[in-house]
This record gives sequence, C-alpha cells and structure tokens, in this order.
Amino acid sequence: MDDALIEVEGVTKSFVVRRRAGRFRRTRTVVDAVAGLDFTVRRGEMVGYIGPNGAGKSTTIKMLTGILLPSSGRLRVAGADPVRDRVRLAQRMGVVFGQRTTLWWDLPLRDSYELARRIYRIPDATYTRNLARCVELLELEDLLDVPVRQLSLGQRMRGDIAAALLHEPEVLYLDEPTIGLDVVSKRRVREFLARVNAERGTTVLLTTHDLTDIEQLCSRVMVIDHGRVVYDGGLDGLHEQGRSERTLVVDLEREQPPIELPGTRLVRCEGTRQWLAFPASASAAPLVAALAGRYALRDLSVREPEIEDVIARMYGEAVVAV
Ligand SMILES: Nc1ncnc2c1ncn2[C@@H]1O[C@H](COP(=O)(O)OP(=O)(O)OP(=O)(O)O)[C@@H](O)[C@H]1O
Repeated sequence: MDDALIEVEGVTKSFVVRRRAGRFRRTRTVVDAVAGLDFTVRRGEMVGYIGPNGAGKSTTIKMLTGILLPSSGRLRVAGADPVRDRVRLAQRMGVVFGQRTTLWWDLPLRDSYELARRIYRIPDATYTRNLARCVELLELEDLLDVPVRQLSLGQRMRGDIAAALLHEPEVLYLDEPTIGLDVVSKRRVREFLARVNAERGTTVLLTTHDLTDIEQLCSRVMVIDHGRVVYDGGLDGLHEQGRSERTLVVDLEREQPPIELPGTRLVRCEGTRQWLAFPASASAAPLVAALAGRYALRDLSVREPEIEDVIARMYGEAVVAV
C-alpha cells in the first residue's frame, strides 16, 4: 500500500514470566501478549484500537514506539524500524499514555514544553505557532505556570496531549487518553484530536475503553483479543457483529407496570425508573416519541453500549470477522 504509514506483519511478542514455586523451585511460563498481528494504517487515518483487558493493546503501542522489541514479525512506521530507528522516528511520532504522564511532575507545564522544544530541536517559529494553537484549543493559558502535580487529571491530560504535538508528529499514539476524565474534559480532548487530524492529517491510533471516543473520532476500528486482530472495519459493522444494544433510561412521573414497547426489551424496572434495550443500529427517535405519547415522563436518556459488552456479545455469538 503506497500511503501506508504503519505496517504490522505477523508480529508476536512473548514475555517469559518466572515465579517462585516453593523454596527451591521456580516455574517458567510464557505469555503471548501479541500472537500474530497483521494490519496496516494509512496516512491520515484515525483508528480505534480496542479490546478487553490484557488483549495486547499496550504491548502493540510499545512495539510501535520502539520501547519493546517484537519476538518475531515485521513492523514498520513510515518505512522505518521503530527499535533500530528509534531516535529518528521519535521526531515523527507523539505518544500519550493516559495512565502516566510524560510531563515533569514538579515543574510548571511551560518548562516541560521548553524541554520538549530542546529534545526535539523544534524550530522557534514552529514551536511558537504550535504552542499557541494548543494553548488556545486546549484552554491551557491559565495552567502554563502551574506545577504539573497541582493539575487535575483532565488538565494534566490536556497538557500531555499538547506536549506530544509540539514537534508536529506525523503519527500520534494515544493509550486511553480520556480515562478518568469528566464529560467536559472528554469533549474538549475529542474535539481537539478531531481537529488535529482534520487540519494536519496526523495519523492517530487510539486505544480506549470508551465507545464514544471511537464513535466521535474513528471511522475504522480494530478489535484485538488474545493478541490477534479479530475485527477490522467500521463501528456500524462492529455493532452488527456484536448485536449491540443501546439503552433508554426512562424516568416516569409515577410508578408504572413494566413498559411493553415494540422494538425494545425491558431490562430493568425499579420504582419510577425503567431501562429498555434496543438495537444500537436503530434510531431512538420513534421510541422516544412513542413513550412520550403514552406516559408522563420526568426524564429520558439514551445510554451507549460499553465496549466490553459489544465485544463479549461478539464472542457470545461466535462471530469473528477480519
Ligand atoms: N512486561 C511484561 N511481562 C509479562 N507479561 C506482560 C508484560 N507486559 C504485558 N504482559 C502481559 O501481556 C498481556 C497483554 O498485555 P497488554 O498490557 O498489552 O494488554 P492491554 O490490552 O493493553 O490491557 P489493558 O486494557 O488492561 O491495558 C497481558 O496478559 C499482560 O499480563
């Protein structure tokens, strides 16, 4: 593929785990964290990389960033080997690990950015332009002089994302960038990432447990399980494969018998609140209209399916598509 930026062919990664078993004995187990990965990401794509805990997502990102050496297979980013060409590739990629920060804990944000400027040898004009843009869009103005340890999780995350983008990388790896963030911070982060991708054509590989991240950002999603890609396609296809369901949470003015509404399935009924599941691919509008016509409602909301549920259903139905 001509415009391929990330190429992964038959990649495996095994870890040897030694454990003490009794006084003199030690057991040796091999964990296949990645067990034969094949995929390609084109320039400018924004791809969701999802899967259950322990599926191999972080291991993949560590190999793509050159932190870990694959046990076998071929891995290329912009035509280069991430481990051998690590220094050169560092200039072309940005990484954000949601659970860890790359910022200097005791220093103000501004100082971490200064360090990035020197490490990446970012030209003055580029640095000034990119910093101004990140500060504006991620609303960092009032935070620049605050030591990182005093920032909230959402502020710190925005700070981390800016740090990963100052040197204008071609590819951005995001490992759970919205984990633990409140709704407002999540929205800000998503809007920013969508913009970076649209304006600069930055290629993005995003791991997340939040389906809304994928829904709002990625036209393509890869599902990994037990170290292999088990689905690669659009989010719609994933919902179909997983026969996933959204849920209408209905708050009634008064307690009512269980609601029977064609196209929905009652999953819970507690006092004045009832939960109705319906296929994720169906529109909520006619259901909402029907409910509003029949009942006095206090509130109504639509809950998106959890990634874990979608994936679990996918396996439950024994449907595997690549
Ligand atoms: N350094 C290591 N030593 C031994 N086993 C490891 C190591 N790193 C990862 N593993 C194992 O490899 C498997 C894949 O781990 P990985 O962290 O890549 O999964 P993940 O999909 O990122 O999971 P999560 O969503 O929980 O972060 C897991 O079984 C994990 O325990």
